[in-house]
Amino acid sequence: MIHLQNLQKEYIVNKKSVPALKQIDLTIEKGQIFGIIGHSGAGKSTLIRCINLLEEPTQGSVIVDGVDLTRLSKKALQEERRHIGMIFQHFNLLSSATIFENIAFPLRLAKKDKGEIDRKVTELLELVGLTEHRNKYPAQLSGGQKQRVGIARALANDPKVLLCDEATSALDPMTTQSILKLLADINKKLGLTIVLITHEMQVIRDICDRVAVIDGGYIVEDGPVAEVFLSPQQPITKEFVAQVSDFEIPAELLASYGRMATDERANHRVVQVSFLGDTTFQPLMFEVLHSEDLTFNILHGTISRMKDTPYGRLVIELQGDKAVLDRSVELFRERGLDVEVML
Ligand SMILES: Nc1ncnc2c1ncn2[C@@H]1O[C@H](COP(=O)(O)OP(=O)(O)OP(=O)(O)O)[C@@H](O)[C@H]1O
Repeated sequence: MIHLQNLQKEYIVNKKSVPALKQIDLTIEKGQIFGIIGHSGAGKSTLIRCINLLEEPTQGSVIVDGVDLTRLSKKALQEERRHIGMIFQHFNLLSSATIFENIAFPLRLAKKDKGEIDRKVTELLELVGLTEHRNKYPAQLSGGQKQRVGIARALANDPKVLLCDEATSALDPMTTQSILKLLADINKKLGLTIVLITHEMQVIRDICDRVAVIDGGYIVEDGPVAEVFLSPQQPITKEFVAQVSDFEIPAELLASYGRMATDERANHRVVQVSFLGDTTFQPLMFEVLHSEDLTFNILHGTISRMKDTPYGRLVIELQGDKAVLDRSVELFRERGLDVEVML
């Protein structure tokens, strides 16, 4: 659905070049919820704004549904943009217009007739759960409700793609959840492709199918959320994943490992074992622990969900003969578990 090819963007500030995006190659499939995560200044906003050419790339192509937007005339680009909706962190609503009029705005621009506007806005108000608020003004709504108006307005022209620019960053955790749920429902119901940028791994975990990590204008890692989440490769990705993991090796344990003599240390290990999908509910680990001559101590455990995929994570301390420890780790891996030796 979306192909970004060798995309580059540099801003010129005081006649000096400020590179913001470097050699971006990304493919986003139709119907996916695709997340882009990065720290402040990494290039997220620039990247998402290049997808509808609100920001013009310095080099490269932006192909949306088979059309290279960088090659279109101004008029043709305007037409193509109708198929790409966008929502913003601060909602960008017209404060002097009612909720109805805010949602009707893009339909009026597209010169739809009154009957059609009325029908469409009524349908959208129902979709986002704001039917009874149609005659209110934005100032009379909560942040979450304002974002619902933003979503309805973005969907008015039946777009193929919805771009979400930090759409939940100004909202509290509960409201964030309700907006993410609405986006996931819309994605399912309408088969809409959604691209979102965020600095919160929780948002990625809760609704995205795939994720790309952006750092210093480069995409440094990308893949299915479950894979990136359970087995992050780059230090920055590990940092983001740590945002949603509440485990740190206890200081006392670290200190006691530090005090151990080398041969005693060889008989101790702390491992983090991750389960994904159906394996989450199978006793794979305990089969190994039961059959090998070792003792174990559970330090931390979690079972949760990434969108529709269950996953589990267990941190255990193992004690036993070094050869038995090595073999047990191998046996975990043979059973398809992802194992990281932490200590
Ligand atoms: N209009 C602009 N003019 C000049 N430089 C810009 C402009 N917009 C962004 N930049 C620079 O481009 C780089 C990427 O900025 P961008 O806003 O895309 O990052 P971001 O990841 O979205 O950050 P944030 O989360 O803080 O919004 C930064 O170095 C920024 O200073």
